Amino acid sequence: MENILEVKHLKKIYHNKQEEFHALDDISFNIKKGQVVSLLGPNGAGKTTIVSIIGGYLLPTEGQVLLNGQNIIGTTHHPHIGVSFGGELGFYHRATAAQNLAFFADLARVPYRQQKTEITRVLEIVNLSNVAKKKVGQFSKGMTQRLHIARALLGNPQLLLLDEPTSGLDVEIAKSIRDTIKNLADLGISILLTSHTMSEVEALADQIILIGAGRIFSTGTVADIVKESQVSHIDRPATLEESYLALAPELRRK
Ligand SMILES: Nc1ncnc2c1ncn2[C@@H]1O[C@H](COP(=O)(O)OP(=O)(O)OP(=O)(O)O)[C@@H](O)[C@H]1O
Repeated sequence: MENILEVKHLKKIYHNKQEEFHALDDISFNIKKGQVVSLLGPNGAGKTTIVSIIGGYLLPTEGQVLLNGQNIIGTTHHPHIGVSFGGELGFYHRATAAQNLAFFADLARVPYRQQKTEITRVLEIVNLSNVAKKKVGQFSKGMTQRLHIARALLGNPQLLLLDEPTSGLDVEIAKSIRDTIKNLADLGISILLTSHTMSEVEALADQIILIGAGRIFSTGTVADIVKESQVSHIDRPATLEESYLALAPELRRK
């Protein structure tokens, strides 16, 4: 299967006043069509920095990001990538969900004549059709999170970047968002996901990229990571959480 995304030798140094901070060093990985790849690592490992570079919000110090074989670093708009950082911010609270999406459809360069159909399509995918005319200020956290995903889907991108999509949500709503993500992958959309919820990564990820201190520690399926951790039980395989906890000390910045 062909790679939708190729990330090659990314390096990021943040400069603050006189100080340099090496946030990423030699990060390389690929994502294929319909694949869910999860970036997993402790706070400060560099996950959001990677997502921000791929999404075009941040320039790397070195390295390339290829989308369908074309380098997209330095280009201002990537119509084939949808990004959701989630959270409470990012929408006009006094406008309705549909009005908000109309604004973002313009930014995603959805032609004006197709916007109504496109907004209906994305609201349907995330199960918000019935609240299209409700003001976003009245949305619950779960609804707002769904709207973030709807926004990222405008323009039918091939790749979605989802930064902690279920953070702060109750288990039931988190599960429904996970189901939505699974459905999107089944539709052939590739997904790069960051999450601190091990059960979520376990349920969704085809590939896990374990990151520590700005470097890739290992890449593989859940089973590969479990094997690498060498955690073993007599009666059952180790969970991803148990394996991650065993590997975590090695992932921290020294
Ligand atoms: N603008 C900046 N200037 C300096 N350092 C930064 C800047 N942004 C991020 N960093 C540092 O880069 C490192 C990686 O940050 P990043 O947000 O990518 O980590 P993360 O893996 O997403 O963490 P978390 O799980 O907490 O979201 C951190 O040590 C962070 O403090």
